[in-house]
Amino acid sequence: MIEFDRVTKRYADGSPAVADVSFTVPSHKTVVLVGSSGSGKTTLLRMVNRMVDPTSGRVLIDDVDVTTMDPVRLRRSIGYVLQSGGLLPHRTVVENIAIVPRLNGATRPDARERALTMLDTVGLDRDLASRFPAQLSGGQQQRVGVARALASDPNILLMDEPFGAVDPIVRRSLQHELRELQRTLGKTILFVTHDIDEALALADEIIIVAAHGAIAQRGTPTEILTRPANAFVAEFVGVDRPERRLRLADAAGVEVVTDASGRPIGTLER
Ligand SMILES: Nc1ncnc2c1ncn2[C@@H]1O[C@H](COP(=O)(O)OP(=O)(O)OP(=O)(O)O)[C@@H](O)[C@H]1O
Repeated sequence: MIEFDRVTKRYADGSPAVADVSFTVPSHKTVVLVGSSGSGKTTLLRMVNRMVDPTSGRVLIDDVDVTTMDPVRLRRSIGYVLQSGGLLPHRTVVENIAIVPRLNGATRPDARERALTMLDTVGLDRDLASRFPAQLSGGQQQRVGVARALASDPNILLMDEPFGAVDPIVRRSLQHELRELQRTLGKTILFVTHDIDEALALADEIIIVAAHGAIAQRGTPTEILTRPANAFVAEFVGVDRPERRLRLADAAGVEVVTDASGRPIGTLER
């Protein structure tokens, strides 16, 4: 379990990026922080692997305060996926993935074998192993980023807008694959996005973050969608958007689901 205990972060310029924030991420669950730009999501995420230390308050992993842990070892023990992929441009795909196992002491052949296995895990062809990142599509680069984060078999995965830079169709398939992967891996995932639909698609629990990390609501996707706690959440979730207000229509004996403007979305299975 990851626990944020009354954390505040003030950067040098003064006003707090996050102020007195507390929440937990249960083990083996996916918790998605969703909120508008500048609300402090990335700051919160980076407190877990000590890329940012809180000005006050504590972050605990399984009851141990992370500030008592060596930051380098901590970072190697936690998977981290960024929007930009963060791949080293002059290293091949397999080298990029093998980096953390190597740093953790695996031999070169073992690290390479592990990296190839991770390519399988994230659904990439092993033929891509000797390519450089620039020779991959955006979606493939993000898969390599996920493979690298998983390569040392961390318990915790931090994901900061990992699918933000790919087109909507690839994005949906990456979300689907992450869900499938999580079903078998059961990692503790803290995921940051500003896209509420991504949060609804991925989360066991969603935390809606307002200014300075203030938690506007925490709940399952169904709870957030059906019982928004206040006007801020309702607006953020877009409960009044046409695609949220589905209706049933009859089309020659088939039940068709439409949005509020009558546009067909799919058919109803009973
Ligand atoms: N290194 C830094 N130095 C000074 N201020 C910072 C630093 N990093 C973040 N901030 C400020 O802290 C606030 C929260 O930023 P943060 O990146 O955590 O938000 P976010 O919710 O992740 O935003 P986004 O969705 O745009 O990434 C912002 O006002 C930002 O300008």
